[in-house]
Amino acid sequence: MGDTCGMLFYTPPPMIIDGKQIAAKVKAEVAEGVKALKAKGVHTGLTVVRVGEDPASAIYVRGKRKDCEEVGIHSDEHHLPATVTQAELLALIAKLNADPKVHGILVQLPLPKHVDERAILDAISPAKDADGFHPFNVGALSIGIPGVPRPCTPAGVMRMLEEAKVDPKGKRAIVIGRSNIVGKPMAAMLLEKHATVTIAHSRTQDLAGEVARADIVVAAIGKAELVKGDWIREGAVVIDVGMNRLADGKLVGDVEYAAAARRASAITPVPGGVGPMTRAMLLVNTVELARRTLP
Ligand SMILES: NC(=O)C1=CN([C@@H]2O[C@H](COP(=O)(O)OP(=O)(O)OC[C@H]3O[C@@H](n4cnc5c(N)ncnc54)[C@H](OP(=O)(O)O)[C@@H]3O)[C@@H](O)[C@H]2O)C=CC1
Ligand SMILES: Nc1nc(=O)c2c([nH]1)NC[C@@H]1CN(c3ccc(C(=O)N[C@@H](CCC(=O)O)C(=O)O)cc3)C=[N+]21
Ligand SMILES: [Mg+2]
Repeated sequence: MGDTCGMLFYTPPPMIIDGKQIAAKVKAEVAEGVKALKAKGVHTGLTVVRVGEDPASAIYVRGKRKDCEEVGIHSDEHHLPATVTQAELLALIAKLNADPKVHGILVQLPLPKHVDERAILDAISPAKDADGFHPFNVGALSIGIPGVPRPCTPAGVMRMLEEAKVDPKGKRAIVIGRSNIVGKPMAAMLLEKHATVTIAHSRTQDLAGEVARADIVVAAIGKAELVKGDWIREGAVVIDVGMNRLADGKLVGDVEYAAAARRASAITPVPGGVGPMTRAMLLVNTVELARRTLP
């Protein structure tokens, strides 16, 4: 609470941006698209490649299978042992690239250390790149070629901002994290919507000061509650991409949620925030890739 003696500095509670609810809306749109394609003889298909036994990946893959069923996308999973060679993986991708029933391919990350992740992602046909990680699609985003595929997590965040009626235009946005799958494409998408974008990372000096200037804060770090509530500017919009499993099994974000919620005008929860949107945007990409195969 900003003030305990009187209502002078009372801050209203923030809007909770409900990722599950927005994801349900997105999925309903996808289901329509899948149906329309089916009427034209195209049965939208997504293939997931998973290597080894990463427990987080197993949960994500299970969720994706359920999502696909819900919207009528045919989903396939190739689960390979952690000992698979790079050549075997490349051969599988070549087979999927050539299979007309496969519209989207997703190779679950991280891959085992003996596999060159970049070589695998580069081998996925840009026309079947459900994650939007191929250099061709990364370049398309960077130079402003519209359309999909775009990386699912930042695309999901943009949809959440839109649904929450937050226009980034002219606003100061900070993206904390510069990974190829979240931070960098997130910054590119905010820039495309005319935000003034700062990208922070592990070498940033005075992260607290940088965050305090921002109207929109996107945290994609992977460190539980690293972003303190009292760094947040009064009225800022807070998007928490982080997913950190605590020792007691609890899932928390990169932002100190309760304290940040006292200052923010809108905030995303973890779980139930960005995670469900990532999964929904994967479906959007897949159906759009299928649509592109129409003559
Ligand atoms: N909700 C969802 O759908 C998804 C959630 N995630 C979650 O998002 C988080 C980030 O994922 P990802 O981008 O893959 O992670 P990476 O580990 O690839 O990147 C983390 C980034 O955070 C930066 N960083 C690390 N420590 C600090 C610090 N102390 N101060 C400032 N910056 C710091 C790193 O900087 P540097 O580059 O200098 O090392 C790096 O750029 C994770 O919690 C992950 O689980 C990821 C994907 C989807
Ligand atoms: N090629 C590739 N693409 C990815 O997009 C990708 C990946 N590899 N590797 C792993 C990360 C992680 N990730 C998640 C997305 C959503 C949830 C999700 O739906 N989370 C739920 C809760 C899950 C729970 O409760 O455990 C939520 O936040 O509400 C989880 C994890 C995608 N990733
Ligand atoms: Mg979430």
